[in-house]
This record gives sequence, structure tokens and C-alpha cells, in this order.
Amino acid sequence: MITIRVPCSSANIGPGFDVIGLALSIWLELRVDISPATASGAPLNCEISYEGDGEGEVPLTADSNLITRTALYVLRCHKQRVFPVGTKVHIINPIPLGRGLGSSGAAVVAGVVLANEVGKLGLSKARMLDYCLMIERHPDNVAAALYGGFVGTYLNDLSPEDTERKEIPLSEVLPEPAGGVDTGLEPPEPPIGIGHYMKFPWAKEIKAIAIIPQFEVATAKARGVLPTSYSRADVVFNLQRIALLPVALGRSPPNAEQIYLAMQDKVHQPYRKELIPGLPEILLSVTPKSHPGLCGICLSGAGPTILALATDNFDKIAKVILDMFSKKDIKCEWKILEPAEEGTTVTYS
Ligand SMILES: Nc1ncnc2c1ncn2[C@@H]1O[C@H](COP(=O)(O)OP(=O)(O)O)[C@@H](O)[C@H]1O
Ligand SMILES: N[C@@H](CCOP(=O)(O)O)C(=O)O
Repeated sequence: MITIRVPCSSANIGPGFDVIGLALSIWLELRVDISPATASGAPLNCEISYEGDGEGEVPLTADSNLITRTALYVLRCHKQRVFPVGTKVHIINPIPLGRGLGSSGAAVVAGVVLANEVGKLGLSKARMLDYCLMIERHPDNVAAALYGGFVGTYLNDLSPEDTERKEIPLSEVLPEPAGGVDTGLEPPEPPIGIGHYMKFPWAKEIKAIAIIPQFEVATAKARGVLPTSYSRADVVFNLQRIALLPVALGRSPPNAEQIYLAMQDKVHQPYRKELIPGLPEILLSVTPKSHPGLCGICLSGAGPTILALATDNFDKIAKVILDMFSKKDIKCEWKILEPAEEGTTVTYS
């Protein structure tokens, strides 16, 4: 059996829109078995079972499920049109879907790693990141999930031909359904070295409180509400804060005032308030002064989860945010998470 574990992630951490990612301690797990002797004749040779968040909703056919569609894309780039005979993939997913905790990033990473394992492709993590970026086009979640920890990411300036290849519509990378109409053509291969990352230190005292509302916001929708251009003042505001953020979050003991300031944003959070009732009030009123122990607060990824970074008083901080959502008739669950330093792992038993 091959076990693939991929952590969830919180992207942006305030000003680092599409740049900063933090891998956190909820893991998507795949248990993969290849036994030709017990092959069930499943389409594309892949039988899928699923438990956890999304059970009953997430499609379980290899050409529709995001994890196996991604794996098929990578396999087909390597001239393998189907899974090995008798492939069984059991998916255990505790990452809440559509809440800003990187469920799709984790699914894409899991799919690329699945293809690498079953196809015996021998891809490096750097090359696997290229494949992830052909699907999940912002690097913050996938780099954090693949490499683990607190990361800064960037995309290379590619040649015009490579840029064109990288921007091929998603429908051509992952035709829907992937295996339905198999044209036999090779899918578009990713250019080499699309994206890169750098790991930042993380102060051991800081934990992440995730307040997870019981409604979904599709990342595509939350990107659709953002403007296509910004004022110089707003860009400079974010640059000034993002320059401080990795230093402030790596310094031990943490300085809450510095972290709070470094987590302010004018690029995405203000525009997403229309999708998340109560967001501006929560971000403005929960501060290190009013709530000792709090270091900083932001929207997690595209939302609706709120991420509060804190060193103490976790229950009190969570409760005040739960109460504010409750006034808007929004129920939430909450969890204390820690950085997942290791990133994606593969084990064999
Ligand atoms: N484990 C999974 N298996 C299959 N599909 C998944 C899985 N996790 C996420 N997805 C897909 O990704 C979608 C959520 O992606 P997205 O809107 O980007 O939100 P998130 O913030 O959770 O990444 C789900 O609705 C589902 O289609
Ligand atoms: N930078 C992206 C991150 C989306 O993260 P997700 O966890 O909501 O998928 C964005 O802000 O759109």
C-alpha cells in the first residue's frame, strides 16, 4: 500500500495575495493499492472510495474526481493513458471544502503525487510543482502543501511560448470528463520551472486558530470579485506590510503589534466582504490590544475561514469571532492548527 499525505494550507496571510502560504495540520490522505489480481474492471482502471468532508458530493469516477483527473493529466503527459490495472484509491479527506483552507490545492498536489507513484515517473518535487501550477494557477497553496511550512512563492518570467503554454485554458489541461472522450492526443506539458518557493522561519509560540463558517465560497467566485487594477497607494500599502510579514512571524518571542500591522491588506480582503458577512467588523475589532494573546488576523485564502494567529487565550479569541458570526446567523466550527513543516509525504507498507 502507498500512503500519500498532503496538508491543508492557508494562503495570503493578509497582504501576501497569491504569494504567501502556510501549510497547516489537517491532512488529506490517499491509500493506494495496485492489485491486478483483484481488478474490478473500473473505468480507466481506477476504483475510488471516499470518506470525510465532501462524502456523497465529490464524484467517485476517475475522470471526474479532481484528484484522479489531475493524476490522469500527469500520466497522459507521460504517455500512460489509464491507471495501472487494479488501481484502488481510498481518499480520506478531513479538509473542509470551499472554505479557504486549500482543499483544492491539496487535491491537486495529491493527484500529481498519485500519478508520480502509480506511473513510476520519478518526478522531482520541483517538477511536480510545475504540474500543479498548470491546474491550480496561483502558487501559494500548492507550494505550501507540497513543501510544507511557511513559504513565499513566485512565478518565473517565462518566454512568450512558455507563457502561452502555461496559460492554456484549464478545460484543455483537464478536459471534462478527462477520460470520456479520449482523443489519444498528448495533453499540454507544463513549461519547466514555472514556480518557485522559499521557506520562512515560523516562531514556535504562534498557533493558528481557524474559525470555519458552515458555508462555502468557491475560490473562483472570490477571485471574480477582485479588481483588475489597483491604485499605487494600495499596492505600496501591501508591499510595505509584506516586507515585514515573514520577519515578524519568524521572530521569537513574537511581537504582536508588529505582526498585527504586517497582516493588514488592501488587495483582496476589502473586496471579499460582500461574500463573507461580518468580515470587516471581525478584522477591525479583534486586535492584540482588545484580545491579549492575539498576534494577527486575516481571511484564510479566499475565505470564508478566518485565521487568527495567537500565542495564548485561543478559546477566548475563537469565541469572540464565533459570536460575531453568530450575530449574522452563521454557524462555525473552530480548530487550533499548527504549521505542517513536512509538507507532502509518501510512505510504503
Ligand atoms: N478531496 C477532494 N476530492 C475531490 N475534489 C476535491 C477535493 N478537495 C477539493 N475538491 C474540489 O475543490 C473544490 C473546492 O475548491 P476551492 O473552491 O478552491 O476551495 P478551497 O478553498 O477549499 O480550496 C471542491 O468543491 C471540489 O470540487
Ligand atoms: N491566493 C488565492 C488563495 C486561494 O486559497 P483557497 O484556499 O481559498 O483556495 C486567493 O486568495 O484567491
